[in-house]
Formats: sequence, structure tokens, C-alpha cells
Amino acid sequence: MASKLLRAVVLGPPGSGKGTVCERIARSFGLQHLSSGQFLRESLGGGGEAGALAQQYLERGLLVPDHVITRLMVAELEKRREQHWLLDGFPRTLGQAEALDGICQLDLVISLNIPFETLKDRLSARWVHPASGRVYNMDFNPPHTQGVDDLTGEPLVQREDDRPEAVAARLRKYKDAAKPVMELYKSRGILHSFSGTETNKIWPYVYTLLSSRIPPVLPEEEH
Ligand SMILES: Nc1nc2c(ncn2[C@@H]2O[C@H](COP(=O)(O)OP(=O)(O)OP(=O)(O)O)[C@@H](O)[C@H]2O)c(=O)[nH]1
Ligand SMILES: Nc1ccn([C@@H]2O[C@H](COP(=O)(O)O)[C@@H](O)[C@H]2O)c(=O)n1
Repeated sequence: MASKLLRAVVLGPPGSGKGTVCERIARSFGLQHLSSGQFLRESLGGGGEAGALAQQYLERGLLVPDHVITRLMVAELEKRREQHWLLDGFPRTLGQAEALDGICQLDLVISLNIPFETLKDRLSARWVHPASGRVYNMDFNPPHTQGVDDLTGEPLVQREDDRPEAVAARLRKYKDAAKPVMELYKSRGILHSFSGTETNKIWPYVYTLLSSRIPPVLPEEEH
């Protein structure tokens, strides 16, 4: 199997399970993943004018301008040049995809297609631990103690952009922006789409796909 560094992306609408699937890939294949959404929340939530501006985009479910997110992500990826890349939620627009083309050649793109109603249900039941980005779901992966992070014991919160109005805006925006990105990757033959309502059913296919590119460190069932 080739030992080339992996350049992979997981795309999908809000709540499609990108973070959940990336976490499983990261554990099963011994690599780190970079979530653009979590990265933005960490980088720009710290205050200052730029931070406050970006916060407004996030809270309203709008995409941060391409040049802002691209600059942040490219700088971060340059630091990780010697590592595998598993990107969650970037690129979101054609402009971002073109910027990514400037620094790497992607090996594979995983697209998660989840029905709209399922997304809404999942996001209304999502709770997060802001400091770590750990994600829970009251139905799918509840914390051991309600409202509390398993590892730190700190309180869990619901994301501002998981409010129903923001979710509706995010889903609308996602469709428009993502279409040309998907078309681009499809035309290159690197797009792998998975459809369904349950991550546990999609996961074995994702695991098999990844196994063809990088040796696993854990068996499929031990994600
Ligand atoms: N009921 C259910 N919930 C799931 C499933 N897979 C993931 N979830 C939950 O759905 C919510 C959304 O999953 P994430 O992995 O955060 O989705 P995402 O695509 O990263 O979401 P964004 O950060 O909004 O882009 C979380 O609360 C997950 O725990 C599933 O198969 N069933
Ligand atoms: N490329 C991106 C990624 C994210 N955002 C903003 O962050 C929010 C949350 O992102 P998730 O991936 O966690 O859903 C998203 O709604 C955007 O406001 C962005 O602008 N560009």
C-alpha cells in the first residue's frame, strides 16, 4: 500500500455527521482531523473586531467570507504539511476548493447525504463541550451524565447555530454553495457519496474506502 500522505475531505450539510465520521476515521486510522467549523469557533471566538465579526456569521448560520476562512485554513494546513489531512467542512464553496487546489491534490472526498428531516432532528438534540468540540446527541450518543461532558465534567451547551432559524439558513446556504464543489470533485473522479439516516450503517463503507488508501490501526467495529 502506498505510504503517500492522505489528503481527504469530508463534506455534507450541517448535522450530516461529518464530525462524527471524522472522529471515527481519526481513531481507526491513527490521524488527526481538522474541522473548519470548530477551528473557526476556537480561532475567532477569542474577541477583537475580526473575532466579533466572524462570530456574527457563525451565530446566524452564514458562511464566513472565502478569503477569511481560506487564509486561516491554508495557514493551518501549511503547518501540517508532513501529516495526513482529513478536513471536515472545508472547502464549502468553489472559491475555497480552488484555494485548496493551490496547495494540494486531494485523494478523496467523502460526501454524506442525509435527509433534511433527519438533520433537523439531530441538530435539535445536539449538545457540545465547547472547549474540546466533543459532540453528544441525546438519542445517538448521550453523555454518561445528562448535561455534562464525559471527560471533564464541564457543562454541555447547545450551539447558537443549532437554533431552528439558524439551522434553516445553514441548510439553504449549504445547498447553493456545495453544488459546484461536488460537481468539481465528481468530474475528477474523487467524490464518494454515502446516503442514509444512520452513521452506523454508513460507517463500514467509509472504513472500507479509507482502508484502501491508508492502513487502519483499529478494526472497523472499534471506532
Ligand atoms: N440520531 C443520530 N444522531 C447522529 C447520528 N450520527 C451522528 N449523530 C448526531 O448528530 C449530530 C450532528 O453530528 P455531527 O457529527 O456533529 O455533524 P456535522 O456534520 O459535523 O455537523 P456540523 O458541525 O453542523 O456541520 C450530533 O449530535 C451527533 O452525535 C446517527 O446516526 N443518528
Ligand atoms: N468553511 C467554513 C466552515 C464553517 N463556517 C462557519 O462555521 C459554522 C459551523 O461550521 P460547521 O462545519 O461546524 O457546521 C458554519 O455555519 C459557518 O458559519 C464557514 O463559514 N466556512
